[in-house]
Amino acid sequence: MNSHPEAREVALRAQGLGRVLTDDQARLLSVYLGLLVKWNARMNLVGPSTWTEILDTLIQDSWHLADLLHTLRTQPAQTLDLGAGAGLPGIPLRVFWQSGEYYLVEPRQKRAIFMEQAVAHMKLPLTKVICARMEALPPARREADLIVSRAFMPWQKLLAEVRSCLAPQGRVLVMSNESSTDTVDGYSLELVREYPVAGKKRYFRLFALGGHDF
Ligand SMILES: C[S@@+](CC[C@H](N)C(=O)[O-])C[C@H]1O[C@@H](n2cnc3c(N)ncnc32)[C@H](O)[C@@H]1O
Repeated sequence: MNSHPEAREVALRAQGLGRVLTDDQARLLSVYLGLLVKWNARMNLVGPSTWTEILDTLIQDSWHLADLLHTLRTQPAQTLDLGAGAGLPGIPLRVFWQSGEYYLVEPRQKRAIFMEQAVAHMKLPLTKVICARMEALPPARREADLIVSRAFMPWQKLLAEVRSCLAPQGRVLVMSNESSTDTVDGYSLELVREYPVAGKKRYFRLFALGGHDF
């Protein structure tokens, strides 16, 4: 298996997973997958080591998430992706959904450098890397309309800790393997969306600060 996939190989594999990619999407994902496999051989970025495994288990979330975000009536002007690591879900998400400004927040310098390289190679619009802990974000980055986060911290803790990073009508998108309609004080649950990955069910839950129509 070639560690640097061709765009047409990525398109074929995605088609097998039920997703038809445009030429541009296939090309951009092939760039990301090639870089990720190369860097992952030298430093710990993601568990799977081949591009096919990464596509099958990690990238699919991002296109499902893009589909959900496209349906929101109000598109976020500013999104924070907290604990972005190697750029998940954000970097592949930006291939499919490019609304507003998107900030990938990651304190580990090598991971942040990897993301900067990937964003630059892929020329992703309005997508920036911030090498910092979320607690150290400057005031200008603490007015997010949307916070996205994957495998960073338990969702209840995340909701409690990100309040100071949200705009008054801000929302938090939680990704998990469990369905639940529970919420935490100060948030309302706007929607739960189930989607399949590798034969298993996964869930998006969208919480809004306070409670408002969307
Ligand atoms: C388990 S990884 C998940 C990475 C990526 N979201 C994914 O799904 O592959 C969690 C990431 O959160 C980062 N992190 C840890 N503490 C953080 C903090 N206070 N603020 C922002 N990111 C943090 C870690 O460096 C790590 O890269």
